[in-house]
Amino acid sequence: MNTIKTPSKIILFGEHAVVDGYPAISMALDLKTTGEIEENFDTISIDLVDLNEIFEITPELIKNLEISNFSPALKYVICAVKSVIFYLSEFKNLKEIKPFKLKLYSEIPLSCGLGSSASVVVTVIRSISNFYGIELDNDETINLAYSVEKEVQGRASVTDTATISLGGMIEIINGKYKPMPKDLEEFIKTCKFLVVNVEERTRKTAELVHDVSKHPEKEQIFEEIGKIIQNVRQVTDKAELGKLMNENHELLKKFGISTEKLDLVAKAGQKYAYGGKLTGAGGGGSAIILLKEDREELLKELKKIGVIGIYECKMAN
Ligand SMILES: Nc1ncnc2c1ncn2[C@@H]1O[C@H](COP(=O)(O)OP(=O)(O)OP(=O)(O)O)[C@@H](O)[C@H]1O
Ligand SMILES: C[C@@](O)(CCO)CC(=O)[O-]
Ligand SMILES: [Mg+2]
Repeated sequence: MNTIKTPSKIILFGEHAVVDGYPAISMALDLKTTGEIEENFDTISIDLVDLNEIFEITPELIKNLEISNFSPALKYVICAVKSVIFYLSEFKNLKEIKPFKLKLYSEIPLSCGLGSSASVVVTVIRSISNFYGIELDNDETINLAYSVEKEVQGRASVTDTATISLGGMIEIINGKYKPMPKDLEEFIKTCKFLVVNVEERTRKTAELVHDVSKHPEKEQIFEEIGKIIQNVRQVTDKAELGKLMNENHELLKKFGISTEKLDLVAKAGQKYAYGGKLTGAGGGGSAIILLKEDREELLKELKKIGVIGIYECKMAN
């Protein structure tokens, strides 16, 4: 049996705006999805442990699957399985689609802004290519995973799939992923972030991205978010970085994708730490807080607000 582990991600700045070509800054997070793959007798079998679902199909039928027929929860994984098998057959000389059993499970809370969809998609792609003994480079993996996110969501940026595939910290500029400038990376490494799983999200990333794309002031707000990221590139001081996080949060609020509880957590970050903002698609889900040394008051406040979980943010490589 082969085991593949893939991280999750946080977006430090620029979610949503990045879908329209504006910049973003993101970091891989050390909460992982696991894929365990082994030969199977006659079918391709996918065990989605967290969804309590098992999907089975014969290898001959996999390339003709119609993704729109599946329930929203299954779409990412089914689309990833179909896409990687198609890619390996068409472009990597895979001759025989041998049956396999793939078990998937994750430490990442689902639909909470931490890239569970991208992490599960990258895990599927890496597990299956590895099973067939075909190595995909990072660009191939990212492009495949990105095409799956786009197909399932309608609109998406490469941020989540690139961050999760490459690890570390990256910048997205004009839709292209780049390593973070060294100075900025060194500075951000000195920052300690708290990831707060604030509340369950009732809407999927796909719907939130769609709503934002229809907002009448979209262009102005995205321009402002773009300016914040330009400022982030000059920053060397945590208080200043925290202020920019707060400003990014205020701009995201204008889209109506924050919630009462996300605002309370961001405010707690402003009051008891250097700053805070929602992260990922919003509509509930997670926030990040830039910590000060003393966390006692902040943790008390988060307890009072009542959040689902708190993770000390460790960057994944
Ligand atoms: N462990 C998992 N097993 C199977 N499918 C999963 C798993 N984790 C995530 N998914 C799929 O991804 C969907 C959630 O993706 P969605 O993009 O809405 O949220 P997210 O990726 O967690 O947040 P964001 O996109 O804001 O970072 C789930 O509904 C499910 O289809
Ligand atoms: C909201 C969004 O910007 C980030 C979701 O993690 C969507 C995307 O970039 O695909
Ligand atoms: Mg997602």
